Amino acid sequence: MKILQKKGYKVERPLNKGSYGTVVLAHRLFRTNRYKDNKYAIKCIKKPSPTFLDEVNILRELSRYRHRNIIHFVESFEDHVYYYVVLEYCAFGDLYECILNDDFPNAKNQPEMIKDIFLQVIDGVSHMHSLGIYHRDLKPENFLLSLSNDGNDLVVKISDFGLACRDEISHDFGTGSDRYMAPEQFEEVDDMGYSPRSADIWAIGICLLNLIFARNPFTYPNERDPIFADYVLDPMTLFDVFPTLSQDTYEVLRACLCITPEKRSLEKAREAVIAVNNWTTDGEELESLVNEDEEFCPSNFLFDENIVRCTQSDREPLRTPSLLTPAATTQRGLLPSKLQPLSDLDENASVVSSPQSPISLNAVNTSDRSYDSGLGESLNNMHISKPTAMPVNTKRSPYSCSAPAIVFPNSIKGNKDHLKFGRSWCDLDEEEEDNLSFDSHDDFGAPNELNARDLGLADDWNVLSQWNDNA
Ligand SMILES: Nc1ncnc2c1ncn2[C@@H]1O[C@H](COP(=O)(O)OP(=O)(O)OP(=O)(O)O)[C@@H](O)[C@H]1O
Repeated sequence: MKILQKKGYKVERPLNKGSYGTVVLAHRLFRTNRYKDNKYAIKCIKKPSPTFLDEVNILRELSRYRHRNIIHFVESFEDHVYYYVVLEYCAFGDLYECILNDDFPNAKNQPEMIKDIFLQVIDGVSHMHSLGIYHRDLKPENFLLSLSNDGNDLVVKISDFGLACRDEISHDFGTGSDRYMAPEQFEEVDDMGYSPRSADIWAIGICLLNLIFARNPFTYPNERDPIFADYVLDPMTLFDVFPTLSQDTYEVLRACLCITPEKRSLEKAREAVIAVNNWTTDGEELESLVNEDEEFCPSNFLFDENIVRCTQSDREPLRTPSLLTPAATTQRGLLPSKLQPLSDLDENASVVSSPQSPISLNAVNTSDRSYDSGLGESLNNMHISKPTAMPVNTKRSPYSCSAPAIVFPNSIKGNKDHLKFGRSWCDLDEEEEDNLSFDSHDDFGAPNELNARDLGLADDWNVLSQWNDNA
């Protein structure tokens, strides 16, 4: 605990909590010129951690070939309880929170902003891939937001390399976050493994839909999710799920969300993004009304204090989850073993509706259904019986409207112990939240108004309070 002080850092406040650690904001007691405001984010990972060494090695390499869209690594050290990873601090939090807080002027009014953000995402991912590094857990929570040195631009930084790998082919099925996993990454369909490179491209396609619609298309990429099942049969069903999806956006998705992994392409995605005029169809009407003076300007967004909120930990799902159905608890072996690569988003592929999959046979007209991709309400709407094999936690998720949540495991037991799951939105269950108790400690810099439920950080924060005791 004294190690932070010894290394010259003073903790100011907790920033957020992920599956593997708590992240705190700290400043250096002796100033360096490295970062102008002398602030750092320190990720504190409780020991033992199977991913720490890999994460730090990958961060080191990425920092050697520094790229503006990848988080910069400063140093790492450890004591007997924690590993500490010191990173550049991103003052504008993560993309998840910005989407959730509606911090961005929405897609229809500000197409240039979405374009700018998504092109930065593509740049960061391309750079990482050019170094043979694959992230495997790309999601809005892992895109941090910062300011350019001149203070004029919003800069996206890819972070959290805890599940990253260098394998061209991976056999770590189920690694990542369900809603962002590519179908071939979600579960083993053959012994060929999957390409983490292609899986990353799938994930950013989902992130794009998050950015535009603040919703997830699929609960998980398996035909047990009826929306995904329909998508496999005919990708144009996305127009039913997102009725205002523009053709321009669909062109970008064609490059990212192909069922056949080899057909996904960052380059094609980039070209399609550059060509986008409108992300949604309702933007078309508004376009003529938008005054030229009101065109997208990052600094307008950045310095409006009413709009920008920094990192918070009271995460809620972008979509309204009806039933959380984690991959690890859906008895992978019972799931349909092979996805039929019926209708990739490929120019050559037929988009003519194919016969419906068994799971969607009883589905009502897709245009009538809820946009929620969860299996709760939407299943009720569709008269599809809920799978009984799934273990259900009858406690309500703090974020769910009506459906019970399922406890989400961080890893899979048995011979899949090595598999790692990043938790995504709304995966924190009520019990965990209730267990948090927290006292604010203004004697070491934490504002009084912080509380456990707001922060979701209690246990670690209580420990953190001791770290500065000797400061
Ligand atoms: N450098 C940083 N600057 C500002 N905030 C940060 C920084 N690094 C992390 N955070 C905040 O902490 C959160 C958790 O960090 P991170 O994703 O690295 O942890 P994790 O335990 O690996 O999480 P998970 O695997 O669940 O995504 C981020 O979503 C972000 O809100």
